[in-house]
Amino acid sequence: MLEKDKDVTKTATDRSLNTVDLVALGVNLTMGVGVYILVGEVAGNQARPSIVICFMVAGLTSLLAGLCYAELSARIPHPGSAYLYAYVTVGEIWAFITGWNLIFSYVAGTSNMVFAWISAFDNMFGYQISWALNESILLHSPPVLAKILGFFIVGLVFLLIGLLTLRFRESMLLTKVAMLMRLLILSFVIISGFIKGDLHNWKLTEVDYRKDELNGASSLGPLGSGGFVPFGFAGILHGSATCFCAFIGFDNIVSRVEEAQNHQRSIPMGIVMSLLICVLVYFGVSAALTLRVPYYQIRPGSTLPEAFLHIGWAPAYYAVALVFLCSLSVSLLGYMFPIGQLIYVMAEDGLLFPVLARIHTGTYMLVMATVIFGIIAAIMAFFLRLADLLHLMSIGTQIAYSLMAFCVLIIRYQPEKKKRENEVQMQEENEENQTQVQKGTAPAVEKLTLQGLFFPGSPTPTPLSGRVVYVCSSLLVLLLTLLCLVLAHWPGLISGDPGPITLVVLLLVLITGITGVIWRQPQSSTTLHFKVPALPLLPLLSIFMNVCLMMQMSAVTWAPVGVWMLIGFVIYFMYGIQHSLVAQHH
Ligand SMILES: NC(=[NH2+])NCCC[C@H](N)C(=O)O
Repeated sequence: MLEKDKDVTKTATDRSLNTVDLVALGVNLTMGVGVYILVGEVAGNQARPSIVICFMVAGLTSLLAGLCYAELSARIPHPGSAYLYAYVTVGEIWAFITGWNLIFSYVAGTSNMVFAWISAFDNMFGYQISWALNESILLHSPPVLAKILGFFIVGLVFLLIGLLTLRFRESMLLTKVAMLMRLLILSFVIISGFIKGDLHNWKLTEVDYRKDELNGASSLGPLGSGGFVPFGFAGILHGSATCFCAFIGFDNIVSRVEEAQNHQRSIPMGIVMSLLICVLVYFGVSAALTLRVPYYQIRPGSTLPEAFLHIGWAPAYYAVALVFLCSLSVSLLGYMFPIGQLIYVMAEDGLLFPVLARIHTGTYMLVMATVIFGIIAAIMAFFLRLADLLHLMSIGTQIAYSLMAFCVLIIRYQPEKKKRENEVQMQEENEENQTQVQKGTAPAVEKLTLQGLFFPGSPTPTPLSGRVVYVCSSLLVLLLTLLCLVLAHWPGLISGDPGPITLVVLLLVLITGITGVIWRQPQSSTTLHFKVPALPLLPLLSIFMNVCLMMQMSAVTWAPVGVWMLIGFVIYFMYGIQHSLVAQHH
């Protein structure tokens, strides 16, 4: 990372990406396979027609995080994305946690692709592949072998694509063509859905259900309470948590900051525009699907293409399925590169084993890394349900998003000088200050008073006001997490139990008070083209929404994350902490 600081300034000719290119890059990675597999899962199993609200909630959560990324990329214009921002703002261990979680998110993403690829391919050939594997090749072996063989074949394909993509960066032309193809096919899905759709499908009742049952519709899902929100608020919350992963991907934009023309303006524009495009398209696609097919008939899997079979448009089915399979490959292009880059940067910084840094240059390492991550992805796809896989992909990113919102709070309230220096110097300076304070030789040490919390003397940030914000923000993260926990897991709250309600009120009072303290502190006045508005509220709202969505996930989802984090901490404390740049500097 330090080395990268040296070649800060790129020449104007290196900066070739304009806002449209950035939007294309963002949309390409964001609008991946998610929309094809998610819609079926959420509309068929969780929120039903209210999936449209879920996409709004998930989109808003991502937009808030996007704004935080935009400000951080304006302040720290280097390609390391969230990992680097955490490194510079809150220090090495948090950077490690961010990077490690993001790697996990990408691996889980690859798992989802394995899953999607198998089901789409199989579905397209009328389940003949799994049938042939089961009936002819593996006639006398247990069915699980067919599944294993399927994963093996897909694994090989992935390996090939992975090798190619780690070598070559995506071309801008290919990216734009892929984006247009996707938008075209999804617009087709939306328009046909609205033409063939029936508003009645958003108001289904018991009578419709019974009628469909009598008409011989096979395997109907549960009706719930019928109508637009058949599974209530809980369904919407759960659905939003699942839909969240459809919006992951704008970090692709910030990681290209060094290639962007006028990055202070184009990066925020790129992030906001690509997210808005995705919100619109996802809203349209989910509305179209739920208007066209009664929700209890929607089956997860290749839902979007299958919806065309439902209305007898076979050619459209093949067209959509084909574009889906192609977009899988292009999405993989977008996955493999960031994984490689992240591992490379972390290894360069001494947080991961140096041999991993050769991932960019050595073919052997490249093969090894792809094989290892491919195997982890395939194992996860094999053992977990689709909904859990989708959640797994989200958790790693939500942890990173929450941290980024925290970083915006911290960095905005720090004294000018410190921000320009890198992490190592920041830490050294802190230590120096501490020894000075201990020895009693510090210049004029500011005193913390109760009045000073609400009426700080200086109009610009001071080390003390910076520290106050640091402590208050950390407290707020804790309190917000507690609040989300109580809201998500205490059923007594709905029945009006005084215990939990008192707790919630108490938490809200504390949160408001501490937010007030942060709000009163002086902010840095650095001129940037883009800053997150309404500080400290927006970053706090971002943390709250991310944590709320994380709380929707089950123990099955948290368990693999826990294992992954445990492995991460072992690596960090046994290796990284002694070999990192900070350690070498001392
Ligand atoms: N870092 C990641 N996990 N990226 C996965 C992006 C998934 C993408 N939003 C999709 O809907 O397919």
